Amino acid sequence: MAETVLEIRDLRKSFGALKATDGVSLDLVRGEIHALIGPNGAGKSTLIHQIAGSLTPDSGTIRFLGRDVAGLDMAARARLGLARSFQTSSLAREFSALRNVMLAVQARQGSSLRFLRPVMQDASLTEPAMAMLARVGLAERAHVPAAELSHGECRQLEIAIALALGPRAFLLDEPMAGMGPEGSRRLTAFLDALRQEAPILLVEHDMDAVFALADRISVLVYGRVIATGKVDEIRNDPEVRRAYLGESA
Ligand SMILES: Nc1ncnc2c1ncn2[C@@H]1O[C@H](COP(=O)(O)OP(=O)(O)OP(=O)(O)O)[C@@H](O)[C@H]1O
Repeated sequence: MAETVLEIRDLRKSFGALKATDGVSLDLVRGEIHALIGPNGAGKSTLIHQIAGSLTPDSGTIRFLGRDVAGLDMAARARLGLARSFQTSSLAREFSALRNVMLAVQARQGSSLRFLRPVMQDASLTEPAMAMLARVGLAERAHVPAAELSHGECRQLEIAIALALGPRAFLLDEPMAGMGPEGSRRLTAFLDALRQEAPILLVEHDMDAVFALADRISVLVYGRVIATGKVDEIRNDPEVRRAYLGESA
């Protein structure tokens, strides 16, 4: 039995009369990509926000690495290794790509007497940061300010930052959005390998990417998981086809 990294049980969140999360239970196990799909407004982002800690559930539990994270804010969950990626706003736009990753390396290493040395010459920061940039294919862009990177390069940089934080699980909300065909192909190959480092809960509208990558898929409709299964099970599930894939039963 695979080790459960993230365990969500009977999670509920309403906005007024709207039940955005209506009793969601799901697991993320070691080594997997678990895709979360569903129509617009189904509650996918709301769920990711609650797991990451930027939104408080009304009820239910979220356990990460065996620990109930209810009392932990977003930063504390990130320190535990819950990496939420693809928030472009998290980049320091005036800093180089390298400096952005170095900040993450530094955050992971914790405070030290490092302030005695010029940061950009500190090999204990630059070397791991360069290694992360190389992994995501940005080594040649290391000294370019984040503000001058393309949309796709910003996404790569966000992954490098997430990697530098030593993630134990990734929450990825629509990583393929705006990537273009070549960028999507590259990112798909990258995520395919990334699952070995830490499992991925993947919210994605690009069904080619989902079907190519997912070990399991959960389908969310009106805040409820209507099905969880392997790719073929989900593709052939009549309720899923009716509710989401837009087919008459
Ligand atoms: N802060 C909020 N206040 C009120 N309603 C909200 C809030 N956040 C989300 N909602 C509503 O909750 C529902 C779920 O929204 P959510 O963004 O989670 O859906 P989604 O599945 O991520 O959609 P999409 O695929 O379009 O990104 C929607 O009806 C949305 O309008």
